Amino acid sequence: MKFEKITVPETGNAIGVKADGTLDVPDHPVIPFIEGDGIGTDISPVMKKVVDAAVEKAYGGKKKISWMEIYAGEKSVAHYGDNTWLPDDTLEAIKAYRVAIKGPLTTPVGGGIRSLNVALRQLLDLYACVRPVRYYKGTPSPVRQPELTDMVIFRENTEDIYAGIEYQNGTPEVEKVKKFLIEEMKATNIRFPDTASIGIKPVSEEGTKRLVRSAIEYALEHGRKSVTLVHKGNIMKYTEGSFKNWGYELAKEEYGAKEIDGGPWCELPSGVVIKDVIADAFLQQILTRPAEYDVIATLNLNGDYISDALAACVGGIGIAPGANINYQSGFALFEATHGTAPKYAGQDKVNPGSLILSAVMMLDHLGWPEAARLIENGMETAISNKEVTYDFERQMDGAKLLKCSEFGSKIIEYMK
Ligand SMILES: NC(=O)C1=CN([C@@H]2O[C@H](COP(=O)(O)OP(=O)(O)OC[C@H]3O[C@@H](n4cnc5c(N)ncnc54)[C@H](OP(=O)(O)O)[C@@H]3O)[C@@H](O)[C@H]2O)C=CC1
Ligand SMILES: O=C(O)CCC(=O)C(=O)O
Ligand SMILES: [Mg+2]
Repeated sequence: MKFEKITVPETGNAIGVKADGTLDVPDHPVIPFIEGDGIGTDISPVMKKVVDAAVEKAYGGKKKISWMEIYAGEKSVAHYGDNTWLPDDTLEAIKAYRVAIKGPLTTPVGGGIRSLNVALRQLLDLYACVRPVRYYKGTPSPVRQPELTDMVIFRENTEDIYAGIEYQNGTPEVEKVKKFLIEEMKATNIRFPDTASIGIKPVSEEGTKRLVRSAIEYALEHGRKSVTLVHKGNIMKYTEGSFKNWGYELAKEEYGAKEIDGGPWCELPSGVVIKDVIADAFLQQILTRPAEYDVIATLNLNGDYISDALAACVGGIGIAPGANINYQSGFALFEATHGTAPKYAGQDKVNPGSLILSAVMMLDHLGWPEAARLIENGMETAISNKEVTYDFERQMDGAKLLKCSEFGSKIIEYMK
């Protein structure tokens, strides 16, 4: 494969797909990585070092990742010039090598470029954003029983108000949209039509069903008890309300779910319960009754809010991992839940745990669970020993403050 400005490693092979649709992972896969803006420069090298150490320890040199740097964000502009924030090279490399990992990328507020993170998800059609949220022993938490939180969020990743279809107030485009809404559609409830900006919220049956299907498949494969559809369908009836209805429809039509207690909750033949809850109630119940929730299927913006809120319950976004996946093409882009935290950039200070645990998800995805467990165990031991980065240290009595790179080294030291 030829790229304009990517250096392909001399050793290593691309991950393929077998006839049955599962990944065909060579012993020396090439894994493209985007370093990321802001704290990306701190956490990405630590993540690679920890992963390399775990793979070496687990497989004694038989397996090894060949890392290949690809570019997006500020480093891409520096590398490619011409204001190139997301080069074709990057998209082609992820398609060619199938599984990649990225650090966070900056998105300016109120103007400037649209989110590169969202663009990557949309352009590669990575429709499921999978964010597991579980408690690691010893982690400081603001809730009394953080160990009760064990959820996996499936966030729809390509649609919703998050897709970025919006028109700014004062432009001819927004005037055209408002004219259509008011004159043709007879909308009477745009409160301040002269100055309003307008955003559009597409939510489709296909988009909903493929996301809910992946959540149900995950629940079945991992012996989970329930899948909860989280929505605000009482207010946004045809977008979020339809998400709920299509979710139940899919469970019944494709998985033989039967209604329980008069519906709409239903149960699959395997016993997995499909239920729903309105998003605001859910956000208070994750604090008051987290044990009632297991796999979560939700829309894009709800999923964004929910992932940071749930992460806080188990210790903060410093250790909240994630993956963006298309289960048909096999393309997967692993990434931390947090952003670029610019005030800490370049200080070797922040917690690399979120990106490292995203790499753990990646190792599991590759079918290398031995290396994944080594990292998890190493991290749990470091946290239990109270050898942690600033975000945990400030919440723990008697903890030892470590730099980002030192925390990575502790994980390696404690791998077993
Ligand atoms: N997927 C992506 O690439 C994402 C990108 N972004 C982008 O990142 C930029 C900054 O966003 P912002 O809203 O500040 O959110 P961030 O997630 O970057 O940071 C918010 C706060 O979270 C804490 N935090 C974040 N990462 C870590 C870490 N690794 N270790 C410890 N604490 C951490 C810090 O808290 P404290 O100050 O309390 O120490 C930090 O100030 C924006 O441009 C945004 O669009 C945001 C989210 C995801
Ligand atoms: O793209 C961004 O800048 C923010 C994305 C985000 O917050 C997320 O995916 O959780
Ligand atoms: Mg977010």
